[in-house]
Amino acid sequence: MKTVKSSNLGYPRIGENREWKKTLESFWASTINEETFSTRMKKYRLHHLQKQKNKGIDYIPIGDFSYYDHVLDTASMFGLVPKRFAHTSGPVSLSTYFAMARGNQAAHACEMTKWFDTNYHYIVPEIENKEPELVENKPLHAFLEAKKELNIIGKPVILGPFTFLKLAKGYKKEEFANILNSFVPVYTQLLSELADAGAKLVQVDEPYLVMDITKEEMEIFSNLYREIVTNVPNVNIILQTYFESVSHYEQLVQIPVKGIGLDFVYGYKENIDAIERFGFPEDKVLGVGIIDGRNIWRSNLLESHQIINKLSNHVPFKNQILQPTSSLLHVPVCLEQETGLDPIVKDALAFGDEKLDELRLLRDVTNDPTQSSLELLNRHQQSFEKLNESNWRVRKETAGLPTKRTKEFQERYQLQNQKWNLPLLPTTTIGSFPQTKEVRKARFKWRKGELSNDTYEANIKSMIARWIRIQEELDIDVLVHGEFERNDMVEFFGEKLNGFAFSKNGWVQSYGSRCVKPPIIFGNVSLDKPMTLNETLYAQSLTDRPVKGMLTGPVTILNWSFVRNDIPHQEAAYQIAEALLKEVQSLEHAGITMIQVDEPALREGLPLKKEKHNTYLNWAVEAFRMSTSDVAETTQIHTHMCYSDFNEIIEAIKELDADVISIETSRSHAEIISAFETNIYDKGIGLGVYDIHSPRVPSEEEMTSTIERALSVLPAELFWVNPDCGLKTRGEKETVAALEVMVKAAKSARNQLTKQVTQ
Ligand SMILES: Nc1nc2c(c(=O)[nH]1)N[C@@H](CNc1ccc(C(=O)N[C@@H](CCC(=O)N[C@@H](CCC(=O)N[C@@H](CCC(=O)O)C(=O)O)C(=O)O)C(=O)O)cc1)CN2
Ligand code: MET
Ligand SMILES: [Zn+2]
Repeated sequence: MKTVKSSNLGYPRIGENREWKKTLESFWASTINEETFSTRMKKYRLHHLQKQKNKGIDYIPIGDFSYYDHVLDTASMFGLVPKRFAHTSGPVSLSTYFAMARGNQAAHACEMTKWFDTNYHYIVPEIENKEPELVENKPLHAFLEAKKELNIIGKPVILGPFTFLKLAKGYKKEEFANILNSFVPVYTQLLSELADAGAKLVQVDEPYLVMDITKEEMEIFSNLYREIVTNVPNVNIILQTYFESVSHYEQLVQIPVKGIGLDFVYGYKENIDAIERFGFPEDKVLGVGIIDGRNIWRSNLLESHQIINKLSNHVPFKNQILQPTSSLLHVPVCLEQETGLDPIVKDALAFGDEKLDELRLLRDVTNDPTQSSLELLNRHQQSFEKLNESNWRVRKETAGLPTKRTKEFQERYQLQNQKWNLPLLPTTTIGSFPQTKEVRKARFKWRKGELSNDTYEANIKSMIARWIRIQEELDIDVLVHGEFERNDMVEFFGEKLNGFAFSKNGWVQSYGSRCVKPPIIFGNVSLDKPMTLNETLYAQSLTDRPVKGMLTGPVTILNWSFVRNDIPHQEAAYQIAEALLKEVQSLEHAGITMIQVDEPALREGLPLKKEKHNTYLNWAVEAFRMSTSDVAETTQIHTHMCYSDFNEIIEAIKELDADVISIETSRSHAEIISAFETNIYDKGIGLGVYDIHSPRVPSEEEMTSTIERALSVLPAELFWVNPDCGLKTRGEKETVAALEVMVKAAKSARNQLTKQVTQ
């Protein structure tokens, strides 16, 4: 009798109707109090557990639910609150917790950055010489709650110390091993309290094991867990990895924990090779990550079944736990509400809940593989056959697009300067202005057919006009139309391109309460008519100052969409690039000759393993260049990036050959500038001078210091002044106030420079 079990690694927090998001935002807006907030959150938390129980999952994750982010939860559970938040001792209050995430008037927020290669952002822990201390055993509370309220013996999910510290900042690299050691006592306490409460299996996430870590680091890792396991021999730990294959399989499986979880989708080849080569210990369980946890396509369960069978040559079925490859945080909750999708596309999809159904089916068929049950695994093939009739055909024409501008940057930039004659340190913004409730409401009504096209367009136009006036009054040099017509920078373009489909409710958490609804690329991408011309031209008609055209780049559209697994991403990127080039040329033709092509997701798409970097960067850069090279030399191409550590890809950024890049800096407090110090960036560059993720209005001194720091390493002629990113998530009042300070800071820096020159 086979007895494979099923497990889940994490469930989406946001709820079927984004009720989690709405509750958070009501609490922040003080429309509900803390008690109502906690009551509602508990309701959602339990509902998610109950759903997983109903779906027959054997190991249900608990402790993965969060009020904001699981890395922030871990930091606050260990009392690792940066000094500026004035936390003294004991459990971290809700207001301090949210202040760390979002900043308050007294203290700037903690840095936020991408979670591995996903569009989820975590809050970066700051160590600051502080010893970790277990100030609150959060997973224990979750465990007891699930047991008491639902009679579920949950599987606590915790972030492991190695990954936690790797993702943290505020310590020197040489101190890593020492600091890591200081986590042994707190993890020991955390785990023993869980064991005492009756936890049978604990999932300790160590995704950092898939990164290129050294042998020495792996040694440190092994010793760390040996010590923890010695301290708490009565806990069954499953060390969980995801997103890629592990770097040191042989050492990993020797660690005396109960189980190891591996990804058999994204790291399939290397992980299975390792198992075949080195075997798998008989006394351990293998977490078989077999259902793609970060894409939305129906799984090929026949293929999954074959993989499980293949694995059973090395790992008996009784030691296999079937699971998604990663937490389901990265996919929408369920397909139920998707009534608007083309039935052929819908039939090929599986969101979070449907993935759990797939898992259950796979488990049951594996345990009882009769002819008729095996046939049930065939759905994928049927759906994709139908989808393929709508045809993905790899086209090669795009390879013929030019990828090089005819003049080098120096020469172009001079021509461009003559054309616009902008002041030194020109000021600009990144594209979007506040998406107020009114704009969103109007769009909502328009989509439902309650508002006519004319009324909706008039509404958008009046917002554009209002903000052109505001920008002129603020005396900003290069203006933008404000992106009011866009729901999201990727979804908007996807809706206008062929080859994309849209869900109604396929939301995924991006950071905090902010969600995105990634479009679905199911077929060939192409463009029929201009996408941004009307709004841009309207904005330009209202002012003599240049208005930047505003597009999302090919790599970002690709990385922030759900793309079919069976089409080469590179080809899809080229197809998008070709469509975007058409748009760039329409703008240029109509007289919009400063055009920004945003690539905030360029860094995020970077493979986790170094050996795969070049292949990706080569086609990513090529796609960007395809969309931006075939323009006049006097047309100024801007690009923009945010939320990342750019050090690693600085050469590729240069290769984009954009005339001006605006880059986020302020949450990382100008650390980014060091990348530009060592790698002299020789094209136009705007380093963000204030954080746009916080409602806080920074002082002129703060902005001035960022500008001065930048000017100490960058030639003034190349430097632009702008916020970190678009302002769509901000309120109007704080936006105007912050921009006012920004323009002031730029002007005084400009005066300083002119004085220096004339002295
Ligand atoms: N795709 C993507 N990824 C990104 C970014 C980005 O901009 N896009 N930026 C970075 C940071 N991430 C971000 C992600 C989301 C948002 C954001 O503002 N999200 C909005 C939703 C934006 C949106 O699509 N809005 C739609 C739908 C809005 C909506 O909820 N409508 C209501 C009804 C409207 C009402 O009555 O108020 C409803 O459907 O219930 C629209 O404007 O049309 C949110 O969560 O609130 C911001 C930054 C990195 N990754
Ligand atoms: N142009 C976009 C905006 O201003 C760029 C955002 S990057 C996440 O919103
Ligand atoms: Zn940005």
